[in-house]
Amino acid sequence: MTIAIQVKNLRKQYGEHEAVKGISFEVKKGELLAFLGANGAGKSTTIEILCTLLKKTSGTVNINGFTLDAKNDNADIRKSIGVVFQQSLLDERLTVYENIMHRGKTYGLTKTELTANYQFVSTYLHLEDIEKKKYGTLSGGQKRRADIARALIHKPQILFLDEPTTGLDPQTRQFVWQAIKKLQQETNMTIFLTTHYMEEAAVAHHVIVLKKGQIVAQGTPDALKTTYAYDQMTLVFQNEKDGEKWLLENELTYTEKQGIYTIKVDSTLHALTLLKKAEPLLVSFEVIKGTMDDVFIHIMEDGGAA
Ligand SMILES: Nc1ncnc2c1ncn2[C@@H]1O[C@H](COP(=O)(O)OP(=O)(O)OP(=O)(O)O)[C@@H](O)[C@H]1O
Repeated sequence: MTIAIQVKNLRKQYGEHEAVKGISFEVKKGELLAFLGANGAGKSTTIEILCTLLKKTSGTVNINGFTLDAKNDNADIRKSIGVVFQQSLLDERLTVYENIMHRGKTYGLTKTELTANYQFVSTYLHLEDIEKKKYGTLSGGQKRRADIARALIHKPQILFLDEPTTGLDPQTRQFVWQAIKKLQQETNMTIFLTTHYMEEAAVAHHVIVLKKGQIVAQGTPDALKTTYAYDQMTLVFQNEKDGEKWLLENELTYTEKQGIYTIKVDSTLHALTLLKKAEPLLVSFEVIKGTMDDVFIHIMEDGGAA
């Protein structure tokens, strides 16, 4: 498996403050990586270093086979990546089409290549309804589509997205996120994503959790859920006294709120085994799968294991 991004012992010091404290990780080619962390964890700092926009203090970074070098402009890396930051870089006075084509020209693409690439990005970002509009007149969601299109016009091998859906209404967020997922699935592009939305992290191939500049957990969403989240089952009994007796007999620790008893279960199969036994006593039940939200909260509270 080819490695798209390799980071070894990366550090970044802002004066006295060490924002990134010697992190190491790899991203495989074609992978969607979710890079998570609370505000101030060091996500943007890391992403800016990887995108050649900020100088690292120490450590090594390799992007698409090119080693990040503080002594040159890292043009090879720049050509092979696309970047969407929280703040837009498009010109408010130009149309979306003009902005994107202008960007394409800076990569030295021919007219034929530009036209083909524009069509390619438009397939995913649906630019038809906004391409003739001035960027400054667009809504937040429309701007985001244009921002991503601009980052894709040279067909980069890696796309960096720093909170691409933050601040968008739920429907627009869904639209932008679907476009990103489709792009990743159909083109096998490597995507490095920072997000505060755990449902986005849940579909990543790999998740890295950063806390105070250090990696405190990483793995597939399933592996992280197995370690840091658990499934729960809620039970409502016909008779609460009988229910509590049954819980005690089966040595199940529970919490109770307004007649709803909650227990931890190892898996949905475990829940089924218990349900078969409890069935005559029950009015209703619900099995609740552990989520990436649980993972994130657990790691942030307890620190996780590096
Ligand atoms: N230019 C700077 N000068 C000094 N300190 C900085 C600078 N940029 C970031 N920091 C500090 O470095 C730490 C990491 O910041 P960073 O922006 O990388 O975090 P983040 O995980 O991206 O947060 P958010 O989710 O809020 O975007 C924070 O403590 C921040 O205050």
